[in-house]
Amino acid sequence: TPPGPPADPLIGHMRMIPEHDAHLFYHELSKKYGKIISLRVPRRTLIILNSAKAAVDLLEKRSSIYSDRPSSDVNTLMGFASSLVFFPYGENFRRHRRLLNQYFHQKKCVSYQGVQEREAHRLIHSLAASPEKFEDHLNRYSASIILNVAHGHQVQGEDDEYMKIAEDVEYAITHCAPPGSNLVDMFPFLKDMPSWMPGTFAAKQARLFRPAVDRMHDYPFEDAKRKLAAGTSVESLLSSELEKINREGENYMYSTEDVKGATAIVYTAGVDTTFCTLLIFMLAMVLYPEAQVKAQEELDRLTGGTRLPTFEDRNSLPYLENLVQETYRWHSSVPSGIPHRCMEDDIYEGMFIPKGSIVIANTHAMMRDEDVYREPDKFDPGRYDRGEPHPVSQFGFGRRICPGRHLADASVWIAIASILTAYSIEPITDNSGKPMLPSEEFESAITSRPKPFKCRITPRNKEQLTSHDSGLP
Ligand code: HEM
Repeated sequence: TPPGPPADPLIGHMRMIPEHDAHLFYHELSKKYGKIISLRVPRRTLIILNSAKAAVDLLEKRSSIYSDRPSSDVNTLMGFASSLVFFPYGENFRRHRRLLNQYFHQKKCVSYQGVQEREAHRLIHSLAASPEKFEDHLNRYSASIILNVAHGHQVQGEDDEYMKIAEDVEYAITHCAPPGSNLVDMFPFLKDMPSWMPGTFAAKQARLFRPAVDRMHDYPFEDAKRKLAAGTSVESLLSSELEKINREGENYMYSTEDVKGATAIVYTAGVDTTFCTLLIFMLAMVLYPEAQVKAQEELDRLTGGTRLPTFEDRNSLPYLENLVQETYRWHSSVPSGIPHRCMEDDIYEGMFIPKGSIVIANTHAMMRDEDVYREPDKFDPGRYDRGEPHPVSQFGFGRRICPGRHLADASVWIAIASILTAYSIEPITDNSGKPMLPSEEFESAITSRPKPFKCRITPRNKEQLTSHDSGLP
């Protein structure tokens, strides 16, 4: 098996693996033991891939045996039993991938650009009204796009029911134990033990969060049914699937459970990831003003500073493209990916990978690989003009690659292009006018975001972009 640090007897490396920021720990190990390392925990071997080449060689080129997921009783307890993200490789996986691909393949996503441009305008207006609440606005932007295309719901005001449900689920996800590598997943008998038993924490949390996750599955479905009956529904994944169920009944290949699971996972997997990516962008802009100014100059040359950009402008903005790619690379919003599972014994570069191994594509290490990127910790969009490659791992690999990547990338691009056209993002200053730079620190569970920070968001003398009333609610 691949090399790794010395292990404890019986429990292997269990005590070493941190519950948070595991990507940093794996990255450090890779500097000592090599790009491919292995760790042992009871009942499982973990193989960590710290180079893009190894991930492509295994998860893509040998995807027929590397596309399974580790089982997690905790996810089932939490209510994610019909969720593509956690399905083992098999019939359900294939059916749900097909369902999502229908709605999120590259060409289909062009039809969502109108929604994305409209939401980007709305974002620019909200930032003008209350720049200090930029986190809320970016969260709402990310949620609104998904809720529009998947649920047919337009977010209304501060206390929108969908947003409340989502907030609860987001809390659950950022506070639950890591799937597949917590004590309950390693010792499944613990899930049936009383909650005062040591080691049962993950199961206790999962039960606590279950009602929020259930509500996220049920509420949108019932709401869509009501709207369909009242003739007020807007075209979306949910309304189209509901119509097919109504029309074809039992004969239809997807059940109510399937459709509930698919819409809920699109929300769970799609909102927080997009939101975190945009927060990472904001932090990069505060810390790297040079890159920001260069992108703004390019945008101004194209738009004359009199309009917000549209998707038609994308190919004419090479520096901005590099800045978006650098946002993905500099700090990944899913820094250690989602674990795959190897289904057969395998050998790679002379190393044995046993059947059943959990295979982690450590995106963070790939993005900061010193063999590929010079000064990898620096945010520098110019690196791509010097021949360094755009990152490849932000959306995962092979048959498990993120099915929402085209939608996500477009949401990220139009938000960044619009914000840089309308605003300058700068550090706040102290009493003497000295800039107070935020720290380059992140908090990570499955997703990763900068620790809360403040910044100044000022309009770039283009009143018409930020203040005109476009009639948006
Ligand atoms: C910037 C935003 C996003 C990032 C960085 C991201 C990243 C990822 C990553 C790294 C994976 C794991 C891939 C693997 O296992 O190799 C994944 C899976 C997934 N993503 Fe995304 N994602 C984003 C947005 C979205 C959106 C918008 C949707 C829905 C429309 C979505 C739906 C999913 C689903 C359903 C899976 C599970 C796929 C499977 O298990 O087969 N994601 N994503």
